[in-house]
Amino acid sequence: MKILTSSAMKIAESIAVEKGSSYMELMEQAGKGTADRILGLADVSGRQVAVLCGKGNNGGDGLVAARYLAEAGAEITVIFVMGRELSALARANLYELEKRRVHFLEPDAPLTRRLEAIRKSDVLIDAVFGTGFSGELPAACKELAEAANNSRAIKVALDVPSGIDCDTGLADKDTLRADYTYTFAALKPAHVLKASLPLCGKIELIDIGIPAADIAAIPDGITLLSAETAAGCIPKRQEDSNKGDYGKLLNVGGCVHMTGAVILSTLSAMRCGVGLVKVAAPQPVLSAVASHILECIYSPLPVSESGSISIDGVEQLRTEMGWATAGLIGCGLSVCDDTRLLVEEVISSFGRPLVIDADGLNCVAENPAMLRKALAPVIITPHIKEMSRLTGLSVEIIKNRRFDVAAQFAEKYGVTVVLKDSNTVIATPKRELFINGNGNSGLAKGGSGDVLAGVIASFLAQGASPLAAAVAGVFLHAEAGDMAAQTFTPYAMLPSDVIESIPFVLKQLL
Ligand SMILES: NC(=O)C1=CN([C@@H]2O[C@H](COP(=O)(O)OP(=O)(O)OC[C@H]3O[C@@H](n4cnc5c(N)ncnc54)[C@H](O)[C@@H]3O)[C@@H](O)[C@H]2O)[C@@H](O)CC1
Ligand SMILES: Nc1ncnc2c1ncn2[C@@H]1O[C@H](COP(=O)(O)OP(=O)(O)O)[C@@H](O)[C@H]1O
Ligand SMILES: [K+]
Repeated sequence: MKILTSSAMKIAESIAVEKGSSYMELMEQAGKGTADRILGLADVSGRQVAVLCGKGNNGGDGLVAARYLAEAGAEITVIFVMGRELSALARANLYELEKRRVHFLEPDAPLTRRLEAIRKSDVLIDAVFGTGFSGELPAACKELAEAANNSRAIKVALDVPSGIDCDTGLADKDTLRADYTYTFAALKPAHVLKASLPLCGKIELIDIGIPAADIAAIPDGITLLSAETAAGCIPKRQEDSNKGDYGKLLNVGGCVHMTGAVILSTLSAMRCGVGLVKVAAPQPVLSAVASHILECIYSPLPVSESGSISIDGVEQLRTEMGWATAGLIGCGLSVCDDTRLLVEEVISSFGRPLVIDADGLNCVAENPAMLRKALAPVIITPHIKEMSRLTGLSVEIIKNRRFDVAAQFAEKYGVTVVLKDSNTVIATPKRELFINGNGNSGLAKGGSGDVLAGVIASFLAQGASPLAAAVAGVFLHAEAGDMAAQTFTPYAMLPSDVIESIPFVLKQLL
């Protein structure tokens, strides 16, 4: 399914108009679709319906809905929240509504009357702000928000609850909390992002006459990952095969004070079907790996004074790189002069697809241009803080502009970016964008990222394209996280439980 930002939505709208629709017709469909859904929820005849009406086209949608609900016998009160100087389209629909028996509360009506109208409403339509909103709710809206949030009415938000920025999911603390959000033509990022999702209630998509094929073709659209898409990206297996057919993954990482990370990434890689995993790590790390995993093989590397892989191991690493069909570098690696040099060496001389995670990325952060030296495709898997180190942008900017930041980095350095967060975003060098909706707070624990890196690297080693490996990996990892949370709760689940859930999720997906 395609998700459209506010600017992509404008493109969809203009394409629809070029093809013979009109802005007026789109608004009519949005308002009528809303009224139809409300009529499906409740018999409004003789009941109180309050419309909180803004100045823009979101308000216009509310006025169209009010007209249809008035025809169905509802007692309508329109409350002008932001004044009465409406957009041209909204004004035209206000003119139509004025011909009906509808009560209007002017902007200068006493606050008590407006609060009373909200209090006694059976259905409350939030049509103050839609895709045009950003920043903070103005005082005129805030003074009504509390009453709206406390009202017993069925609360229906049009497009997005007012107070939410539809592209970033940033929500004003006084955002109107909806029971239902009816959104038009396509979902917006705020309907998926976990910051805003809980404020939307039940989200329903209303067709306003823009064909799905036109929405799918909008270049700036963002694809929401689904089980079906992920399943299609998992490499196939043949009965007539041997371990050599499923790839050889070289997992470079570990240092004496972080031994668990390579264990987690190796186990998750093996659970996802790779033929062989070789762990290249300092000897003390390999002892820990050996006590946990029976199925992988080892390449013991010399240890530096700080306990990480020493640069003296570079020749041995070159040989191992010749063996592998894909690589993973960074889990528990640590950051020091030796590992920085090693990471640069692996990027510039490894001729196979490579996943760079965690400290691998922290080693790159001072000079991300080294990514351009890669001889084969690279996937980077930064969380927001690591992306901040890589780009020099603040965590806040990255969170608010996650799609652009990921897409620009992918384009600039020619890598596939898996920008991890409560909603992980995938961006390719060709600006294809994906977002993940599943997963839960139980994944917000040290080690979850290592599990994801192993899953993606496993698919890559089996021959999946970087995009397919990222799509399958991100979805499967989050789904395994959801399964682990079902069994253990988000509090108690561990990254190891996520690995244990992978087989069951694979069974469902395949
Ligand atoms: N794009 C489309 O295809 C369609 C859009 N429609 C509706 O149109 C809406 C978008 O309409 P608009 O672009 O007019 O935008 P909105 O109706 O969301 O409101 C934008 C207005 O609010 C102001 N504003 C934004 N942030 C503010 C803040 N923090 N404080 C005070 N004022 C603020 C803007 O300056 C602008 O005047 C959609 O959400 C949807 O409801 C529908 O009519 C159906 C078709
Ligand atoms: N609240 C959340 N909801 C869904 N997924 C989450 C949440 N918090 C973290 N995750 C996921 O868990 C993983 C955490 O990765 P990361 O922070 O790199 O962990 P670590 O480096 O400790 O292994 C990422 O895949 C991220 O998308
Ligand atoms: K709204």
